Amino acid sequence: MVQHHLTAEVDAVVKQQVAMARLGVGECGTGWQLFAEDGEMRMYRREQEVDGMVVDPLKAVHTVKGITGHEVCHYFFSPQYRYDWETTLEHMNVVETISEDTLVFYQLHKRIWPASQRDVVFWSHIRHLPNDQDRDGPHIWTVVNQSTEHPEYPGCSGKTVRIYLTVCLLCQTIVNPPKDGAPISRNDISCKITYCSVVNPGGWAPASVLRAVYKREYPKFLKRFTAYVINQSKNKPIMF
Ligand SMILES: CCCCCc1ccc(-c2ccc(S(=O)(=O)CCO)cc2)cc1/C=C\c1ccccn1
Repeated sequence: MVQHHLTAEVDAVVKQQVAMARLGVGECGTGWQLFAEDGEMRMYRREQEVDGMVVDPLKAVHTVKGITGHEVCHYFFSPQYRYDWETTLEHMNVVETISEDTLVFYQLHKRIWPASQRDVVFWSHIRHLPNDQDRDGPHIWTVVNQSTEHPEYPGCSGKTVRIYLTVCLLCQTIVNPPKDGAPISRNDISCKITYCSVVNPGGWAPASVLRAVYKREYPKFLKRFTAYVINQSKNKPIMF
């Protein structure tokens, strides 16, 4: 069977993004500044501009009790849940199904005054990796979203501004088996989440507006999304 033209790119970008996500905020050299904290959630950004546009890389780390990395990635990747947790979404559709673990999405985000409305086309890939620290521990799960071109969605509709992004959600399940050998319950598991994103907002938007949007929206997004996964998973069997 002939490989899809994106398969090689998906493999390369996933490997590169997982390696970056695994670097702690200390190891990535200086420059990461903590800008939001809420319980276990820590959000860092680096102030970076490309051609005068703010493209601040963002790295968030969070530990959530009672869910697994597979569950977090499942609800992040699967299109049928997206309107439930992505509040800034005005429209979303699956443009192409490359395989069961690789989809191409079009998303139109709500306009955020005073900037013009943004849209994005990206491939999204879900994958699990052996846990190299603990061979027989639960696998690491990841979803990588990477902007891509698609003939049906040329980036020059005029009305909206096309943005470019690379996002990596990396999840590690932690199991603390009960002492008495009882079956593992949701009280015995937690998930260490790393969320990395670099968004190029496309057309010009005031740096102050972009930084304010990110400062407000990202903490809200991660809190809302993780709460959604907890709520969806709590009465269902654990997905390891
Ligand atoms: C002036 C406003 C410019 C920014 C607009 C914008 C750009 C990108 C994105 C965005 C953020 C996360 C993803 S994802 O992680 O792949 C999940 C799938 O949706 C994809 C897109 C959103 C938003 C608009 C608001 C905003 C900004 C952060 C966080 C949340 N919302």
